[in-house]
Amino acid sequence: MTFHVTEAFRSVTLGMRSFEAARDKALRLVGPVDRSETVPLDLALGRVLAETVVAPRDLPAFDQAAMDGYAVRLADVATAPLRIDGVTRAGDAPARLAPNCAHRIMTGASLPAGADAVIPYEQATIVGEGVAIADTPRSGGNVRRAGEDIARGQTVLPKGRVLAWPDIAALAALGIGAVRVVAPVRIAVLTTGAELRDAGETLPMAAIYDSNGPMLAALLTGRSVEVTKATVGDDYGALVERLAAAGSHCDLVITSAGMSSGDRDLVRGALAAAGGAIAVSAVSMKPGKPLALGTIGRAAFVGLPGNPQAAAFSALAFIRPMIAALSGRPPSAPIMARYMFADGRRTEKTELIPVRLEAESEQLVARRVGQPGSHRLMPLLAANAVAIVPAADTPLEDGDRLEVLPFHDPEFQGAPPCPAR
Ligand SMILES: Nc1nc2c(c(=O)[nH]1)N[C@H]1C(S)=C(S)[C@@H](COP(=O)(O)OP(=O)(O)OC[C@H]3O[C@@H](n4cnc5c(N)ncnc54)[C@H](O)[C@@H]3O)O[C@H]1N2
Ligand code: MOO
Repeated sequence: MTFHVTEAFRSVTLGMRSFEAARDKALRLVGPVDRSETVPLDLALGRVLAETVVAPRDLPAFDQAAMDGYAVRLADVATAPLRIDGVTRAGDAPARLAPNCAHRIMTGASLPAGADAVIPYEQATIVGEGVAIADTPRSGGNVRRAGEDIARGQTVLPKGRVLAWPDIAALAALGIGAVRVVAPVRIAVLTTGAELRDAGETLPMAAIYDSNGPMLAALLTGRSVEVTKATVGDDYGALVERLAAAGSHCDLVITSAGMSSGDRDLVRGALAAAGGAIAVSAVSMKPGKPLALGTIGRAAFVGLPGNPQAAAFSALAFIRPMIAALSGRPPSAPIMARYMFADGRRTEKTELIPVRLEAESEQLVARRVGQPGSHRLMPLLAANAVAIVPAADTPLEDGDRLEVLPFHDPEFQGAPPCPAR
């Protein structure tokens, strides 16, 4: 029996793009999803705002005391001691300050009408039924004015903001109990390969446990992302069906393996049969050369090579930025680090290298970790980032700066908490 390098694979490598051109193209395949939903504040953390939030009221909502003490009228202070005409605690209805009086007041309580400063207890002395004040206060002293923090009508949070804990605090303070956020980006991960078994299944000789499926689901999931995953084996018909179905209801369809020139590398053909199209058929990078980008139905398509490092690094470099764009987030600025593993080699392709990123002398330093080989998982356990070493005619030197992609990204960590019961 004779085997041939197929014409199909020749065309794959002919359509190869540079790493940079492929990254640009990946972002041009996606746009913000046009679905949104309203969620209660306790489920809003990490979600992306679908509309700008404008303050519906002033914060503080009313003039109030900033200290426990006495509310006074400045003009009256010289006539001290002042009679105490009452008390207002936080939550009490606003009072009115009687002439030549002081009014006991607690922090956060409404300032009585007519008062223009608050004297802390420490600066006042009780004299009989009244209170004497040592120094003349300044107008507005120890008073929080209505709207001084946030004014009604002011833009508080812009559309596209990823809601963090301070945002939740501001929304809650403004009495906003629910927000409109971008609906989760829907992602399908289809792992292909006859050799794959799930953990818990018995493993026949030459079979392997699927690690790319669980890895990609963990690497790509986030509060604004819904990942569904399925293993398709090497059944061409099933793959065509799954691709078409995922393309009709997802925003992004990702396959793992089956991208190269092996006898059972079915993904490219199945994508075409399902009505999809390839826009980038290979990328000049290592690992991950057989990566493909395209479209299927209404979704963008990414075909990841099967080797675990090729799949992981391509997901970090291409898919996470695509998800950010799909969820309406502005692109994040590149993170640069000092390269500390120069080996004098010229890099013909962009190389993606597992590194340990550490802050040293106020700068980030990246050091290579682990043995070479894109099938290995141990280097990923030791690393916390991947370094992008660009193709270059002259080798990089230790201390040169290059882009790194940290593994940990707060936008990609787990599902939202369960709502309170
Ligand atoms: N003649 C050539 N052979 C290969 C080339 C090439 O250019 N010419 N490229 C190599 C590169 S680079 C890579 S990467 C792989 C990519 O191949 P595929 O995308 O077709 O993936 P497979 O061959 O199906 O699998 C590769 C490797 O990964 C393992 N794998 C697959 N799925 C999973 C999974 N879900 N979990 C864990 N491991 C998985 C699979 O068993 C293989 O060991 O091709 C090279 N060959
Ligand atoms: O992408 Mo492959 O992992 O270079 O072997």
